[in-house]
Amino acid sequence: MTEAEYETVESAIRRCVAEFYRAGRADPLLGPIFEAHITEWDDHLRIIENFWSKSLLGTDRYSGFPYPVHVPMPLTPAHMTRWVELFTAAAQATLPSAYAAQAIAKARHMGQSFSSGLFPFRDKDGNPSRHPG
Ligand code: HEM
Repeated sequence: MTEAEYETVESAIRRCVAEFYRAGRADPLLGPIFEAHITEWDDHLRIIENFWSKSLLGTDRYSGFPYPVHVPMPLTPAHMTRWVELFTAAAQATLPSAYAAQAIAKARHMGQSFSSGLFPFRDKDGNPSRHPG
Protein backbone atom coordinates (compact mmCIF):
# COMPACT_ATOMS: atom_id res chain seq x y z
CA MET A 1 0.00 0.00 0.00
CA THR A 2 1.35 3.43 -0.87
CA GLU A 3 1.62 6.24 1.65
CA ALA A 4 -1.23 8.05 -0.14
CA GLU A 5 -3.52 4.99 -0.01
CA TYR A 6 -2.73 4.50 3.64
CA GLU A 7 -3.56 8.15 4.44
CA THR A 8 -6.82 7.84 2.48
CA VAL A 9 -7.93 5.02 4.77
CA GLU A 10 -6.71 6.77 7.92
CA SER A 11 -8.68 9.89 7.07
CA ALA A 12 -11.75 7.78 6.25
CA ILE A 13 -11.41 6.16 9.71
CA ARG A 14 -11.38 9.63 11.29
CA ARG A 15 -14.57 10.51 9.40
CA CYS A 16 -16.14 7.17 10.37
CA VAL A 17 -15.46 7.68 14.08
CA ALA A 18 -16.69 11.29 13.96
CA GLU A 19 -19.88 10.25 12.15
CA PHE A 20 -20.49 7.31 14.49
CA TYR A 21 -20.28 9.54 17.58
CA ARG A 22 -22.31 12.34 15.96
CA ALA A 23 -25.14 9.82 15.51
CA GLY A 24 -24.43 7.97 18.78
CA ARG A 25 -24.45 11.07 20.99
CA ALA A 26 -27.81 12.09 19.47
CA ASP A 27 -29.26 8.61 19.97
CA PRO A 28 -31.73 8.32 22.89
CA LEU A 29 -30.47 4.86 23.86
CA LEU A 30 -26.69 5.21 23.45
CA GLY A 31 -26.25 8.97 23.97
CA PRO A 32 -26.77 9.04 27.77
CA ILE A 33 -24.21 6.25 28.30
CA PHE A 34 -21.61 7.97 26.15
CA GLU A 35 -22.19 11.26 27.97
CA ALA A 36 -22.01 9.60 31.40
CA HIS A 37 -18.74 7.75 30.76
CA ILE A 38 -16.73 9.88 28.35
CA THR A 39 -15.39 13.17 29.66
CA GLU A 40 -12.27 13.63 27.50
CA TRP A 41 -13.85 13.38 24.06
CA ASP A 42 -10.69 14.16 22.06
CA ASP A 43 -8.79 11.42 23.89
CA HIS A 44 -11.65 8.96 23.40
CA LEU A 45 -11.92 9.67 19.67
CA ARG A 46 -8.14 9.14 19.27
CA ILE A 47 -8.39 5.78 21.12
CA ILE A 48 -11.23 4.61 18.88
CA GLU A 49 -9.46 5.83 15.73
CA ASN A 50 -6.39 3.90 16.85
CA PHE A 51 -8.49 0.81 17.48
CA TRP A 52 -9.86 0.86 13.91
CA SER A 53 -6.43 1.72 12.48
CA LYS A 54 -5.06 -1.41 14.07
CA SER A 55 -8.07 -3.50 12.99
CA LEU A 56 -8.17 -2.34 9.38
CA LEU A 57 -4.56 -1.44 8.60
CA GLY A 58 -2.65 -3.61 11.06
CA THR A 59 -0.94 -0.64 12.73
CA ASP A 60 0.29 -0.91 16.31
CA ARG A 61 -1.54 2.20 17.52
CA TYR A 62 -4.00 0.35 19.81
CA SER A 63 -2.99 -2.05 22.55
CA GLY A 64 -5.95 -1.96 24.97
CA PHE A 65 -8.60 -4.46 26.02
CA PRO A 66 -12.04 -3.19 24.99
CA TYR A 67 -14.28 -5.69 26.81
CA PRO A 68 -13.57 -4.80 30.49
CA VAL A 69 -14.40 -1.09 30.12
CA HIS A 70 -17.93 -2.08 29.06
CA VAL A 71 -18.67 -4.35 32.04
CA PRO A 72 -19.62 -1.55 34.52
CA MET A 73 -21.90 0.19 31.97
CA PRO A 74 -25.66 -0.41 32.25
CA LEU A 75 -25.80 -2.15 28.86
CA THR A 76 -28.63 -4.30 27.52
CA PRO A 77 -28.83 -6.37 24.32
CA ALA A 78 -30.69 -3.43 22.74
CA HIS A 79 -27.65 -1.19 23.28
CA MET A 80 -25.42 -3.65 21.46
CA THR A 81 -27.85 -3.94 18.56
CA ARG A 82 -28.13 -0.16 18.23
CA TRP A 83 -24.36 0.30 18.48
CA VAL A 84 -23.79 -2.13 15.61
CA GLU A 85 -26.59 -0.50 13.54
CA LEU A 86 -25.14 3.00 13.94
CA PHE A 87 -21.60 1.79 13.32
CA THR A 88 -22.73 -0.02 10.16
CA ALA A 89 -24.33 3.16 8.81
CA ALA A 90 -21.26 5.28 9.68
CA ALA A 91 -18.86 2.76 8.12
CA GLN A 92 -20.90 2.50 4.92
CA ALA A 93 -21.06 6.29 4.64
CA THR A 94 -17.36 6.93 5.15
CA LEU A 95 -15.03 3.96 4.52
CA PRO A 96 -13.97 2.54 1.13
CA SER A 97 -16.34 -0.41 0.61
CA ALA A 98 -13.86 -3.26 1.25
CA TYR A 99 -12.79 -1.60 4.52
CA ALA A 100 -16.41 -0.91 5.48
CA ALA A 101 -17.21 -4.62 5.05
CA GLN A 102 -14.22 -5.62 7.16
CA ALA A 103 -15.06 -3.09 9.91
CA ILE A 104 -18.73 -4.10 10.02
CA ALA A 105 -17.82 -7.79 10.29
CA LYS A 106 -15.45 -6.97 13.15
CA ALA A 107 -18.06 -4.84 14.96
CA ARG A 108 -20.70 -7.59 14.63
CA HIS A 109 -18.29 -10.18 15.92
CA MET A 110 -17.29 -8.00 18.89
CA GLY A 111 -20.96 -7.26 19.58
CA GLN A 112 -21.64 -11.00 19.76
CA SER A 113 -18.63 -11.73 21.89
CA PHE A 114 -19.33 -8.81 24.30
CA SER A 115 -22.94 -9.98 24.52
CA SER A 116 -22.04 -13.54 25.40
CA GLY A 117 -19.99 -12.17 28.32
CA LEU A 118 -22.41 -9.43 29.40
CA PHE A 119 -25.69 -11.33 29.03
CA PRO A 120 -25.02 -14.93 30.08
CA PHE A 121 -28.52 -15.49 31.50
CA ARG A 122 -32.05 -15.65 30.08
CA ASP A 123 -34.88 -13.46 31.29
CA LYS A 124 -38.38 -14.82 31.87
CA ASP A 125 -39.13 -14.48 28.14
CA GLY A 126 -36.00 -16.41 27.19
CA ASN A 127 -34.04 -13.37 25.96
CA PRO A 128 -30.34 -12.82 26.82
CA SER A 129 -30.03 -10.97 30.13
CA ARG A 130 -27.45 -9.79 32.67
CA HIS A 131 -29.45 -11.40 35.47
CA PRO A 132 -31.00 -14.82 35.91
CA GLY A 133 -34.78 -15.25 35.76
C1 HEM B 1 -19.59 -4.10 19.21
C2 HEM B 1 -19.81 -3.13 20.05
C3 HEM B 1 -18.72 -2.23 20.62
C4 HEM B 1 -17.41 -2.08 20.23
C5 HEM B 1 -16.68 -2.75 19.07
C6 HEM B 1 -16.82 -1.09 21.13
C7 HEM B 1 -15.50 -0.67 21.10
C8 HEM B 1 -14.90 0.10 22.07
C9 HEM B 1 -13.48 0.33 22.19
C10 HEM B 1 -12.41 -0.24 21.27
C11 HEM B 1 -13.28 1.15 23.26
C12 HEM B 1 -11.94 1.68 23.78
C13 HEM B 1 -11.51 0.83 24.96
C14 HEM B 1 -10.18 1.33 25.53
O1 HEM B 1 -10.18 2.33 26.28
O2 HEM B 1 -9.12 0.74 25.22
C15 HEM B 1 -14.60 1.46 23.79
C16 HEM B 1 -14.83 2.28 24.88
C17 HEM B 1 -16.10 2.70 25.23
N1 HEM B 1 -17.29 2.20 24.76
FE1 HEM B 1 -17.54 0.75 23.42
N2 HEM B 1 -17.80 -0.66 22.00
C18 HEM B 1 -18.96 -1.32 21.72
C19 HEM B 1 -20.16 -1.16 22.36
C20 HEM B 1 -20.46 -0.13 23.20
C21 HEM B 1 -21.78 0.22 23.67
C22 HEM B 1 -23.08 -0.53 23.35
C23 HEM B 1 -21.65 1.31 24.46
C24 HEM B 1 -22.75 2.05 25.14
C25 HEM B 1 -23.20 3.16 24.73
C26 HEM B 1 -20.23 1.65 24.49
C27 HEM B 1 -19.67 2.72 25.17
C28 HEM B 1 -18.32 2.91 25.35
C29 HEM B 1 -17.75 3.91 26.26
C30 HEM B 1 -18.55 4.89 27.12
C31 HEM B 1 -16.35 3.76 26.20
C32 HEM B 1 -15.30 4.57 26.98
C33 HEM B 1 -15.05 3.85 28.29
C34 HEM B 1 -13.97 4.48 29.13
O3 HEM B 1 -13.03 5.07 28.59
O4 HEM B 1 -14.09 4.35 30.35
N3 HEM B 1 -19.55 0.76 23.71
N4 HEM B 1 -15.56 0.80 23.06
